[in-house]
Amino acid sequence: MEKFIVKGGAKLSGDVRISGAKNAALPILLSSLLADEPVTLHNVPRLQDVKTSLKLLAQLGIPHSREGQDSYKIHPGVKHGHVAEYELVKTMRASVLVLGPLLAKCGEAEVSLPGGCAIGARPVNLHIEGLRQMGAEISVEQGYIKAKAPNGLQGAHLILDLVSVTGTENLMAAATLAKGETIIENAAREPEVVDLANFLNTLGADIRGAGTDTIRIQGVSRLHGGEYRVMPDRIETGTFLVAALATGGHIRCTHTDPSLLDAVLKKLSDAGADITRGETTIELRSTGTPRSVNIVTAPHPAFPTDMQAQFTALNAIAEGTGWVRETIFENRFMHVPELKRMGADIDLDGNTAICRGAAELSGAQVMCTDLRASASLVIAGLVAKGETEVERIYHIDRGYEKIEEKLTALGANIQRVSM
Ligand SMILES: CC(=O)N[C@H]1[C@@H](OP(=O)(O)OP(=O)(O)OC[C@H]2O[C@@H](n3ccc(=O)[nH]c3=O)[C@H](O)[C@@H]2O)O[C@H](CO)[C@@H](O)[C@@H]1O
Ligand SMILES: C=C(OP(=O)(O)O)C(=O)O
Repeated sequence: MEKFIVKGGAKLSGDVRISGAKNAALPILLSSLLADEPVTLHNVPRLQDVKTSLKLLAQLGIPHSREGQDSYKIHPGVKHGHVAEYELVKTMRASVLVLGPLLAKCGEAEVSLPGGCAIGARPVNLHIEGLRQMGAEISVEQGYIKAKAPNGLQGAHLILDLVSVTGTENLMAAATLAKGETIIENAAREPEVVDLANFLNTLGADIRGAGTDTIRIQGVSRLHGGEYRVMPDRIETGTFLVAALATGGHIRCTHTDPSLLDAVLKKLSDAGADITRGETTIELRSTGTPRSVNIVTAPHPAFPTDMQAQFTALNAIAEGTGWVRETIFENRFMHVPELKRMGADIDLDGNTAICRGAAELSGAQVMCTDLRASASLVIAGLVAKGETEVERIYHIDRGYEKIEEKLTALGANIQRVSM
């Protein structure tokens, strides 16, 4: 087990290179099994979840080779296995994204139900219902989704009850090899959905409308190989920007895309940051003590749930009272009791955290409960007086590439130590 020791007080300053997006890389890696020929992916972040995805592909009989620092070649071939086992799936919810591709390509799939996690129940009923409408026979037995479509999937008109990012991705990927046209209405508009669509189109898929709430997919008979560069991580970008503002710093995120972060940049400006957008850079300069902001999480293009915890930490030290309302997940406030241990003044009222700011945080032993909660504790540690020990950092390693090295290069005092 490892932990971070963070000594607060340093103002972040300098350039930080943003990695490829976890939430785009995982669906892209898992959908690459749809191709009959090798697929080369660039800008793949070096994360625990990427390792898990590669392991899952290997279990299906799909090997990969490393092609340099952040590139991988996946070799799916025409035939491979169709079972995704619990032991891997339980460690990464995104594993369920093999369901649609496997069913479309192999005519059958057995994928362990991912189950809930610290932030909520995270059901997959919309994925299952959509695939049924496309002609699949699906049952849930002994914790596995067992799906069959011996004669292939059929195009269908799908209207999703809720905006679901992984649901849209699973169904869109499955539809690439279905017979005829599939229309997905009330589709998620997240940039990662667009990245997956662009990737699949590179392999010969025919997907239009990704990024809007109606996606049309004309099925094709096969997908060929290809090469693709994963989009930058908008949540990693936002996390570094919040850390910079919280510490009163001045940083520039490079290799990113400001157009992916409109809602987040707006809130950072409201909080008092001076933001300069370049083509692939975002510069943030603090202009004094940050001001509290009110936030409601909602599907893209509204404020992302994956940035909620980081802004809760920012509100804890900002001037004034701000509230944070979480509308996507039923239990995404596990960071609040930990922040309170550091002196934050936050009350929870249902799905809303009311943060009375200007807290003088002090270092404490705190525990990560999920990925973005972990990021909020690191941010709090960077600001707190004294030393913060952040435990269970395997959560943070799922989704942030070398976060302590990137923070250290910006002047932070953070160390990874074995317990
Ligand atoms: C809309 C949204 O912001 N989705 C976030 C969600 O994606 P993720 O794909 O994990 O979650 P979904 O978008 O599928 O879920 C959105 C909502 O729909 C519900 N639901 C989903 C699928 C289903 O079959 N049945 C069902 O009821 C969920 O419980 C949730 O309340 O978590 C990711 C990781 O934190 C974020 O990057 C995504 O931005
Ligand atoms: C919760 C997250 O990811 P996952 O859906 O993989 O758990 C996240 O990216 O914030």
